[in-house]
Amino acid sequence: MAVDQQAGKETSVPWYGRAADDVAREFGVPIEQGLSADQVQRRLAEHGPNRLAGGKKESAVAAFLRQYRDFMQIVLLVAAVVNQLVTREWGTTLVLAGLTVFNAVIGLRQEAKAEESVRALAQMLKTVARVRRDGQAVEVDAEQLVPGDIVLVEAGNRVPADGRICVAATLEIEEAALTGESLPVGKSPDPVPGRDVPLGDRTCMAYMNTSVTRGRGEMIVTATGMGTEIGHIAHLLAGTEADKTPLQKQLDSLSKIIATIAGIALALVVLIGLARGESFNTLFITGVALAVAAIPTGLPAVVTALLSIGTQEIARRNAIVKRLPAVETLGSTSVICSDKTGTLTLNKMTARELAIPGENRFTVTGEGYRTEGEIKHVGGARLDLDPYLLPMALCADAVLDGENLIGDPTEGALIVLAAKGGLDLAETRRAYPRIAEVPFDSDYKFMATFHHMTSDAGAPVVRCYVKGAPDVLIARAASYRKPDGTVLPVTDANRHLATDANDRIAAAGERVMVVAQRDFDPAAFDPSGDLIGQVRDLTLLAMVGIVDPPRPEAKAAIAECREAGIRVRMITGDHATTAAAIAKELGIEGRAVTGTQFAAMSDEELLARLPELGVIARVAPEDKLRLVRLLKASGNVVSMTGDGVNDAPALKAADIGVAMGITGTEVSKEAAVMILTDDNFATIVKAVEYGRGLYDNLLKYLRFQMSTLVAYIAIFLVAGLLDIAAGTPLNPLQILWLNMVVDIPIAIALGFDDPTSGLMRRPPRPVGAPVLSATDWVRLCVLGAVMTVGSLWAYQIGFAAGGAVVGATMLLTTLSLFHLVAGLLSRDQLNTIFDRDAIPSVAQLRRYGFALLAIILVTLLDPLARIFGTTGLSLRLWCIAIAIALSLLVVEELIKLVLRRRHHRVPARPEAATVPGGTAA
Ligand SMILES: Nc1ncnc2c1ncn2[C@@H]1O[C@H](COP(=O)(O)OP(=O)(O)OP(=O)(O)O)[C@@H](O)[C@H]1O
Repeated sequence: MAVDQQAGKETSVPWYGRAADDVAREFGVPIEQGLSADQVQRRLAEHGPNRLAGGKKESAVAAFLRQYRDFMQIVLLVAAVVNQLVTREWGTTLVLAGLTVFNAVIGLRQEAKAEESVRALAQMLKTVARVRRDGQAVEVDAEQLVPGDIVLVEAGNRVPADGRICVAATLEIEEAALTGESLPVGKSPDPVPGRDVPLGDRTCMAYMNTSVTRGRGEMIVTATGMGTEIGHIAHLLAGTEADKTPLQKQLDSLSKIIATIAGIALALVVLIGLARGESFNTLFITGVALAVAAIPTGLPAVVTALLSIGTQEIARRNAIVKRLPAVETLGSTSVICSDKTGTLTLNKMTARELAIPGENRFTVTGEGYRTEGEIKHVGGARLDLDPYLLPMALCADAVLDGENLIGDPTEGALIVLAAKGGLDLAETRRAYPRIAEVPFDSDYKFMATFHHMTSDAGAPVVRCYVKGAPDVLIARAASYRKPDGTVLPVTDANRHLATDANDRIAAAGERVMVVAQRDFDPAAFDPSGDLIGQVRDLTLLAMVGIVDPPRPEAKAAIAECREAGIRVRMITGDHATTAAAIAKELGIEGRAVTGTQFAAMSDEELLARLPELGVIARVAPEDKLRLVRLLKASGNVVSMTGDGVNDAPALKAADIGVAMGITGTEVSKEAAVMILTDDNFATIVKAVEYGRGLYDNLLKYLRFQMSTLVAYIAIFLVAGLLDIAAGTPLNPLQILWLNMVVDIPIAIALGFDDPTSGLMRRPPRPVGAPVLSATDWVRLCVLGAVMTVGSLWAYQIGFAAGGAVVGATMLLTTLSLFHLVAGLLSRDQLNTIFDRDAIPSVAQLRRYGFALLAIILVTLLDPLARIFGTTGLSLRLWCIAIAIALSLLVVEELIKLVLRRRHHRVPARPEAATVPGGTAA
């Protein structure tokens, strides 16, 4: 207890100046055991969770008042006040003021929803940390770490708290977040002498939120939460402004243009009115109502709302999108570059074949990570396999817990193979502990461990066991070991035996792993020397063929991409032959090249050959980055997957960097904008599909809003000029009723419309294309014109039948019906509304039904009619209003007919084109 309360009190010598054991003692923790559950509980209560405090929370009143900072809200409020002062007529004043409250409540609700989705996503992105507690390595939520915890880190992890390093194997950490230095710093447990040593030079410390880029290590947590170095500067990092999406930016400028046009038109309406001798007050309120209806201030906010709801929907499809703009970009993805292992395949590795130099082939039975199964010699020979299986058991970090694998699946396949051959994994590891190691890195593609052993001749040796990619290890080999124990040199004449065996196994789509060894004189061995450099002059032991079946849903997803004009490429660290075989099985088109061949080509050459490349194997991280840059330069929207530390630059460079939620490193997740919670390729395609649907719905909404807005302005201008309805065809409350009560359900129906069928049979939307094309504008003007002429004509008919009130009611009813028809028509730009797929779902019909009800009620219900200045219409007038509104449908169908003809002549985009010749290695 006394120790616990002392924990974390740094005495005069800083942690980095003291020996690791000393620091451990200070924290009352045995390094080999870790803290006990009791200690953790107590310390958690004392120090609180390991979390950086967020910004201050805004009060509800402040949040509500903030909604009044909007320009339109201020206009409405001023209008309400002016109206009350001038006319003393409460009805309009209350409606105007009520409208601002309504807007504020909607705004608050949207903010709450967006915050909720951010919180939900943050919850899904929780960092887990590996700690040693009560003698066991366990994974815990990083927020549960306490001072004194022993944390295990490896390449790809984010350091979850501040700590004093007590074990380091080629450990390197990138500390740019704290020190600004982007080059990783080598770490070791040795104390750093001196005081006030700058952060960047404290090589025995690791700091929260920095990234492990290489190696493996253990640290004693010295500070958590706001007590960490990053905690001290956390307040400096808070409050970064979220960036606007490309669409939002376009809409911002579109809104400004429209506001200007609407402003000029409004001024004209007022001027014409004044010239006609209208009272200023009537004109003022009409102007305000028209401004509310015609100036699309809400557009960018609607986009934000739709996008943030979109992120939740996509999360339900197993992809977490971290930034809103990405949801929008997703839909225009034209190339997906995907890893193979785990994304296109299941990453359930099972060894199927064992090959030993000297033509001894074995097949392996059994499934998954179950250790039942047999290693059978194809010729029936019985051999002592232990020398070949020992490296598989020892040169691996993975452990089996029953049938569950904890660790890397490739290692899983090898340890299961060793177990099938009769080795007791735990016992073997206890008998030959590791004295040094080279952790696996996809840069050099092997892993090595060093153990005290006895040579075949009986002498004590330090033995290095290596496992890794065949091409790499064959190149580093000097000899091979035959089953009888003889070791023969690898020569230029016999090297092909090894490469032939590799090619044969790889051609079946199997991953090939090689195990090898090298002995050192124990007296001359230096465990802290250049260990990677020691992995040479190896003796080849065995080659293992491992199957990793393709994901069943990947094939269909790839076929879907082909239809959608999205090119899929496999970018893998695996061997070219293995990759090409899997690519063929999955239907990925194009030739396979290796990273080396790729790197040897000039940019021009690559650009010319890109369309025929389908698989890039044995890639280095810099190849990925170059590929992303080239593809982007040729006008593509690139989605690139990655899981390792070194993938971060390519993930950042891609339009949509995609990280793996299960197997991906923290560093890759940080660099990516999308994280797949199921690591599955098909999920990317689902997200793209959702992105397309979302963008399409935004366009539907936008088209609807624009056409109604053109009509509002035109109706007032024309009425003023031609002296129809005394220049004010709709009173302010009618405008607001139409705009808020009738239009909102239609707009919601469009924003949340079911995806248009055939979205994934269209080519991707070109980047940077304006939201509304020239054709769109022409069409909007035509539709606006039809609505204007139709509505004013309806007024005339109504006026002739029963005077001004009937005329105004006819105009309001016809224009409202026009909006309803325009809404339904905005759902598809090309296909006719009579298409069977074009019928809205029941939920959608309910929204249109609500709008229709509003249209009917405002004339039928007496109290409403009194407030809004309407009256009941005869059946004949209703029929006329409906007939006029339907004229919009006729015009739109004609436009679609013309567009359909033109559309069929548009060719597909070049990168989308399929390559003749299919897959070839
Ligand atoms: N744990 C490991 N130890 C040693 N060598 C490994 C290990 N895992 C993979 N390898 C070798 O390194 C090569 C590259 O692995 P890397 O993880 O970079 O890519 P990959 O697993 O093949 O998959 P991806 O398609 O995701 O790039 C593999 O083909 C394999 O030969």
